[in-house]
Amino acid sequence: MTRFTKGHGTENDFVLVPDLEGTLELTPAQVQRIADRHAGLGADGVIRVVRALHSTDEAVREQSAQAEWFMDYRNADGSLAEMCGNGTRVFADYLRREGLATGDAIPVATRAGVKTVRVLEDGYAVDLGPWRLVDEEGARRDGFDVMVRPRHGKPVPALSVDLGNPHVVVMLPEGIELDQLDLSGAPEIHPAPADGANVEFVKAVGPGHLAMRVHERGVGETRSCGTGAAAAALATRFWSGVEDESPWTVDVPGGRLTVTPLPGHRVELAGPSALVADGDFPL
Ligand SMILES: N[C@@H](CCC[C@H](N)C(=O)O)C(=O)O
Repeated sequence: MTRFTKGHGTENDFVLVPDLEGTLELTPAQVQRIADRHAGLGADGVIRVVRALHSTDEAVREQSAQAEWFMDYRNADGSLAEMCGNGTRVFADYLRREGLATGDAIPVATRAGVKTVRVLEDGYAVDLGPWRLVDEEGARRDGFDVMVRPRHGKPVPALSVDLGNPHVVVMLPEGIELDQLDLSGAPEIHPAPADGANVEFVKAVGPGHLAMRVHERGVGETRSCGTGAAAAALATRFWSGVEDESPWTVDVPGGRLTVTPLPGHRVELAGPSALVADGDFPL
């Protein structure tokens, strides 16, 4: 039997599997079984909690001087992901509850480098680090760099944003509402990114305030995506032409996130975390 904890951040839900000394081989098939909502525990992602020092990935081991713990993140389909914004908050929450981390700034090793999670009164804020427009020149010239076609929808222009993991952001045109989208299948992206992408569909609610639905790479539609919320806010800020450090509120089906651009082309994500259950599962 393998110990697990179930948690979520704005209803982006995860199964955390403690493997502190790095002895567990978590296969894609095992991840799929854990994440299965009918035959398993059910989750958007599976997070192995392991000392960075014990990771098999050299780039992660190199982070161990700065971060004791590695968030080994897998999508529900078993694929590896570089980063998970909501996951970092839940991961830090778990480390604190288990007494594995103390203090109010917790560095977390990820496949996209060390991310530091700050403890807030009502949740956590994580410095997601540097971000970039994938095709800055094209974006500054045309406002977008790819086309996205949702299932049963028309192609719409979109902007690719790299937050350590890949995102494509679509601002829905007048007359198309978020609840009209069919996200039961992956939207088509042209040209297709080599490693796929998470796709965020956005609607402006007011100044500095967005609503978003997301189709996650390796999962399907989820009720929230933290790096996706950051990509949505950064793309909308880019389109607005006012690239200041004002915070953005992003409403997702599972709750509300705050995204704050930081100096030095960095960005912070803040929101809640909940640990909801503990148990044992046969792997
Ligand atoms: N939900 C996460 C992102 C998880 C990884 C993503 N599906 C990918 O493959 O890049 C978040 O909160 O950022």
